[in-house]
Amino acid sequence: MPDELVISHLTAGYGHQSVLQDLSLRAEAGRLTALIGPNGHGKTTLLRAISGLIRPKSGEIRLGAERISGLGAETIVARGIVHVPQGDLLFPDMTVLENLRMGAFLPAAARQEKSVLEEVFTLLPKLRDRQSQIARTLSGGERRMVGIGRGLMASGRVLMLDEPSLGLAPIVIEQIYEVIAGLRRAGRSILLVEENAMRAAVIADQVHLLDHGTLAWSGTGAELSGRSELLETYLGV
Ligand SMILES: Nc1ncnc2c1ncn2[C@@H]1O[C@H](COP(=O)(O)OP(=O)(O)OP(=O)(O)O)[C@@H](O)[C@H]1O
Repeated sequence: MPDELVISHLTAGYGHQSVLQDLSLRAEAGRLTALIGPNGHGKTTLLRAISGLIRPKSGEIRLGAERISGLGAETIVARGIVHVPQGDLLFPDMTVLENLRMGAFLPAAARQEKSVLEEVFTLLPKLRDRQSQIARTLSGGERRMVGIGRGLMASGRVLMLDEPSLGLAPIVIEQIYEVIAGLRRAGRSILLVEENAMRAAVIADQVHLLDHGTLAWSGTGAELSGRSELLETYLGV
């Protein structure tokens, strides 16, 4: 599959500390794959390793036929891996529209900026209404929507979302998850870090549970719902 992400025997971390240990997993093309696990056990680190922000110590990461581990972050984003990090990280003094346009910085994305912007506005209609508003005046949920919209503007092959619901009110989380469900229905390849296992179970095609930087369990979202002992052991749910 051209857009499948395959992680093989990956060891990665910071300085001498290895956070991920011999980790192997896949995120299939056209599917929503969720990473769950206790706080601090390596989910964000995995996204950083995939997007080239940290260099793996060993193992490899492939996108389709190409090995991307070892490439620089700019090259990896040009290959189509889009990383929407935790938090907002918008340009606070720019408008919504300017922030969205910043997502289309690669030449291939810039060429189709108009049509992709229309798609983003269809998916996130609130952003169309607020396109002239300065980012710092948006609500937390609206800012998160702009972050996702900006990621979509890159016209990537794989969209990685790191805890898109973090710190938001329940009703806003529902709105964000409706957007993610829409992306899933549209057949996008998505790798989602979600701290709430039950939310992941409902939305994901495939779920990987990370514990101490290793793979503790993999299965479908439906399978996870029936495995209460996993949730108790690893997540204290
Ligand atoms: N820049 C960094 N330098 C050194 N250690 C780091 C750095 N970033 C993260 N770590 C450490 O790596 C480990 C894994 O962190 P990571 O952010 O990947 O966890 P996580 O599973 O995404 O958790 P959370 O849901 O809390 O974000 C933690 O022990 C963390 O303290």
